[in-house]
Amino acid sequence: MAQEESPAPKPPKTPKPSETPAPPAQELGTPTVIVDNLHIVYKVYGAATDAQKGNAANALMRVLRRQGRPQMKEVHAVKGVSFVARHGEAIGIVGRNGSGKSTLLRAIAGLLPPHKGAVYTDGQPSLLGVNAALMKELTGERNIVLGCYAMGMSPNELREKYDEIVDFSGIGEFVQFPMSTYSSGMGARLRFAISSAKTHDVLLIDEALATGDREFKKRSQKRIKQMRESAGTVFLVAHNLDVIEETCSRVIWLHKGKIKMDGDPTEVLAAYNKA
Ligand SMILES: Nc1ncnc2c1ncn2[C@@H]1O[C@H](COP(=O)(O)OP(=O)(O)OP(=O)(O)O)[C@@H](O)[C@H]1O
Repeated sequence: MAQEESPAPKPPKTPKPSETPAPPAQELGTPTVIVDNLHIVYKVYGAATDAQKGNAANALMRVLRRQGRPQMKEVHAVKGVSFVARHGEAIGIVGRNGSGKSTLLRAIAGLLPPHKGAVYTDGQPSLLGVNAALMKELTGERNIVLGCYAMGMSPNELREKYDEIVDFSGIGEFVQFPMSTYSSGMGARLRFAISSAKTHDVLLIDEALATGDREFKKRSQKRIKQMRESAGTVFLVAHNLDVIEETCSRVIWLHKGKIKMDGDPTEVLAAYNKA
């Protein structure tokens, strides 16, 4: 009896690239910052050769010859950087001195106009840097008031947050003294305490944690984590790679104004340390 031939099993259907299911939307937060082929160029006036340098005789000669200022030099600090940052990410930015880290943060904050390309942000990013503009002649107390109002808090919110800011900064009775009497670490701690008292959609931190002591670093890392959990995005520039590794969920490595690597902190920092 002829056996009925059973049909050959069909190979499993491999989805075409276009049919590959997209990752579930909830895995990725919504984009907060889109940096698209960003170029930042500084124009430095008076970047003259030694022979042209600004002594009185050269200046006088230029006036007599009706010449303008010495030549302008361009510094191309950020060269075609592109990435997308999302809600819930804490992104560390690492790179050697002069690689463009601070320039990139300032551009995301809207403080530097792109030479080419664009930065799109959801809401107003807040830049917290060690040089953030508080007034040195005023007391810590006055600066807290100033900083909170500048971030758009109401008098009620300020009253609610005031003690917490003083406690968090750990400056104690120095809050009554002008900021000009603070050490750089105390100033940085107060700035961090003020800036992080408000929930930001996008918070940009430039080195602020590098100057704090161990205990303050721990508290600030905890606060950054809370900010991420409240669905914000945090960018952190710090030379201390331990702080970056412990705090960030993603690391961007900048080299000479370009992205050399972007991804998991352990992998990027391992490659960066080897370079
Ligand atoms: N205001 C400025 N005017 C002209 N050039 C600038 C200015 N600020 C930065 N630069 C130049 O742009 C480049 C990038 O500087 P940037 O400060 O962004 O680097 P960085 O990675 O933050 O450095 P660091 O780690 O030393 O803080 C450098 O070549 C620097 O000299």
